[in-house]
Amino acid sequence: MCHFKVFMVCQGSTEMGYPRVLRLFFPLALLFLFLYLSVIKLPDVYLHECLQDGKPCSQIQNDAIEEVRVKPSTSFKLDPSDRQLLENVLKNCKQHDFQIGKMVEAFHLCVTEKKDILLEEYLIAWRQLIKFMDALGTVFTFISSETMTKVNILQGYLNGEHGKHYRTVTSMVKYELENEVVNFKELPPNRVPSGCRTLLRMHRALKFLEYFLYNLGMSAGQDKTSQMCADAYHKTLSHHHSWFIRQVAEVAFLALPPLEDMYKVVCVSNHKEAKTVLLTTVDAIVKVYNITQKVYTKHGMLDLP
Ligand SMILES: CCCCCCCC/C=C\CCCCCCCC(=O)N[C@@H](COP(=O)(O)O)[C@H](O)/C=C/CCCCCCCCCCCCC
Repeated sequence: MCHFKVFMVCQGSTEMGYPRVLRLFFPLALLFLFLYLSVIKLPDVYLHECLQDGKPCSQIQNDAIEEVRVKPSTSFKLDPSDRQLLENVLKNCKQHDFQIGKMVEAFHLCVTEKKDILLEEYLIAWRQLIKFMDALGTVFTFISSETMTKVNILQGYLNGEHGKHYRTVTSMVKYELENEVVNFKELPPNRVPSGCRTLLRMHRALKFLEYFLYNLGMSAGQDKTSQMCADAYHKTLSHHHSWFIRQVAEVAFLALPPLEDMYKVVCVSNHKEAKTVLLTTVDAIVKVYNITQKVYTKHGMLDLP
């Protein structure tokens, strides 16, 4: 008698007339399928996954709010030689997972003519940063998944039933304040953190990034990346982190690759190219940072718990 026929190979049995090789094949195929599914990267599930009439809500909302689409700003101008350099870097970088050009572009496109920030494009830029951290290895997994969590919370709001209020930073702040979603006293237990609180964490990290990229861009080549990163962190994000997180960060810094390897990830081959690319990136980040900072200052939201 052979039990669990699907999973076990019943030696000598010829029930249902299958040749032995086929009876071996199915359980093995199932096993391999299971292993395959457990190792492939499954798509990220957003906290506010939402479907309506079989369509993702974001699609429905995008149809509905087409008429109030906010135009991205086109004010950014680059020196022609620097633009050429940036374009070359972009071209050479196409095979890389992390593409600094895509990140810079997204940071530019997220700034609207009315000096507001488009969340969708802002998140595209952050996803590139996550790719960069993922490329650095497992030491940075903790930091990249923390970042991914924040990105997913905001994407969840964007895809959710009130998604149209989350198009820009200003509209999100207005909506969340009017509807008392923002908690000024404590982080509400068992609730998805507000969009404003979540964006604030990323906004603070952007200041760190600005310092770090500036240090990298201005480095003459002898400085250690771990030192430049630690310096940026101590001046910025560390003030908002607990003792434990600060220790974790210090360990991660030690695992940072040397400057030449960073250059490779950014697709530049020398200091001059690195300086142009990195300072262009800093410029884009500063613009986004300043706009967000202004909105948060206006509403007294720079210390949300
Ligand atoms: C040439 C290109 C270079 C690109 C460099 C990419 C660098 C990556 C950019 C930013 C990464 C920092 C993102 C950190 C997320 C911060 C969110 C945060 O602050 N979360 C904390 C507070 O959240 P709540 O608890 O209040 O919800 C949370 O406690 C922190 C968790 C751990 C984060 C540790 C951060 C360490 C910062 C240093 C990052 C160094 C990464 C360097 C990678 C080059």
